[in-house]
Amino acid sequence: MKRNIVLVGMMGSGKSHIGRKLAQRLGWQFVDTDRRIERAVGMTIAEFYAHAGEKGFRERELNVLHQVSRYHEAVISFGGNFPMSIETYRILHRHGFIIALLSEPFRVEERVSRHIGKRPTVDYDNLREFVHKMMRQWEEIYPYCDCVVDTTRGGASQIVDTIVQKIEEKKVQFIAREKGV
Ligand SMILES: Nc1ncnc2c1ncn2[C@@H]1O[C@H](COP(=O)(O)OP(=O)(O)OP(=O)(O)O)[C@@H](O)[C@H]1O
Ligand SMILES: O=C(O)C1=C[C@@H](O)[C@@H](O)[C@H](O)C1
Ligand SMILES: [Mg+2]
Repeated sequence: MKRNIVLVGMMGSGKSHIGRKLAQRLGWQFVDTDRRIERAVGMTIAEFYAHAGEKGFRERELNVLHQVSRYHEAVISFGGNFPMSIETYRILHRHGFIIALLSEPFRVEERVSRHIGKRPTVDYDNLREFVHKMMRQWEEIYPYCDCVVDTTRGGASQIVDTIVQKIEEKKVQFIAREKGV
């Protein structure tokens, strides 16, 4: 039995966009770890990264991971640079059904280019190469995820349909949140 759905994957794969719609469809709570961090520190992700550096940012992300991993009936979208390791994977997988989103490189480039400056570690001068490197890193993670969904094409509603179908096919059962909790 699981408690929540966790969306991971490379930047621009649509975790925030799809996660919100999936939560609406299921009538669940939506949590975006980037927004959590922004609220807690009173800065944008880019400002906080510049202020705290990579180490400070990762620490904050791990704090959020511990806070949210036990939530019930929540769709939790992680940041695009979230460090998936055996340890973080185990924490998420204990209560979460882990869905990795992936898109073809041209689509990631297109989406990431929409808001230049929003993602602090993107190399906008060498975007193509940057995206390919990010893809190679994520390729090692996909086999560990409960399912992988391609978000290159189709609107959010269609992608949400695919996710719901995969959850049904795999007969994943979720523990309902107790009333008032
Ligand atoms: N299926 C889709 N159809 C159309 N636009 C989309 C789709 N998925 C995402 N987008 C758009 O692409 C951009 C990036 O999507 P989003 O912010 O959800 O990615 P992300 O995976 O959360 O990225 P990050 O890792 O940086 O948080 C947004 O402008 C979003 O509205
Ligand atoms: O450039 C980065 O390191 C980041 C960019 C965004 O995708 C965020 O989602 C992520 O948390 C950090
Ligand atoms: Mg996001």
